[in-house]
Amino acid sequence: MAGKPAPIVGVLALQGDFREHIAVLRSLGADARPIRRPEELAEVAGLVIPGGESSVMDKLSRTFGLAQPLKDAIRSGLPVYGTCAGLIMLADRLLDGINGQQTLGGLDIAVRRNAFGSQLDSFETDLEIPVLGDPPLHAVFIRAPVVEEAGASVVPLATLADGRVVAVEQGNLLGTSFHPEMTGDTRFHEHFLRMIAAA
Ligand SMILES: NC(=O)CC[C@H](N)C(=O)O
Repeated sequence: MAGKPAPIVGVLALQGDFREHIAVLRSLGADARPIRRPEELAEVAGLVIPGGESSVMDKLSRTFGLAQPLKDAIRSGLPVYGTCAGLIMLADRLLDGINGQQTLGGLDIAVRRNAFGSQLDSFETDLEIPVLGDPPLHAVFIRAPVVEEAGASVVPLATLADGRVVAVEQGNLLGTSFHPEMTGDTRFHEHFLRMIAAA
């Protein structure tokens, strides 16, 4: 007898490392698909917004008529997971964006782009993430943002040793400054699939 069909999980595929997310989600049994058009977005039970360059993703999403459908989907409760540039796209408030850069919003946070400056473009560290349990998660940061302010309904999931917040959850939305699709540790994607199953 056939079991429950795998959930269709979209990965925004305008730009960035969407292929890596698709591979991780498929390895976990999800029916992962690249999303470039509003008709494709309408079919998904959840969406990943990958890392890349948020200013380019912003421009392309508006050019391809995806920005408004994405905003509508976020507001109607679609589970969405943003990594790095994807976290920036989900932030209500953006610090250090390029001129005219917009976000989709949804997370009640202020996020600072390229928060580690040119001295420290990328680094790796282990993070204690209570919601994922042991062991600590090895996290890769690449020109990464940090969450500088968060509203009362935002749950911080991970902080750096200096206290800066680098992973958050708020209702249907999940965001990480770093790139779990690059390390082979699938716990964040599994957590997101559980959010989809519970939605
Ligand atoms: N790895 C990343 O996604 C980098 C994000 C990029 N610095 C931006 O502003 O969008």
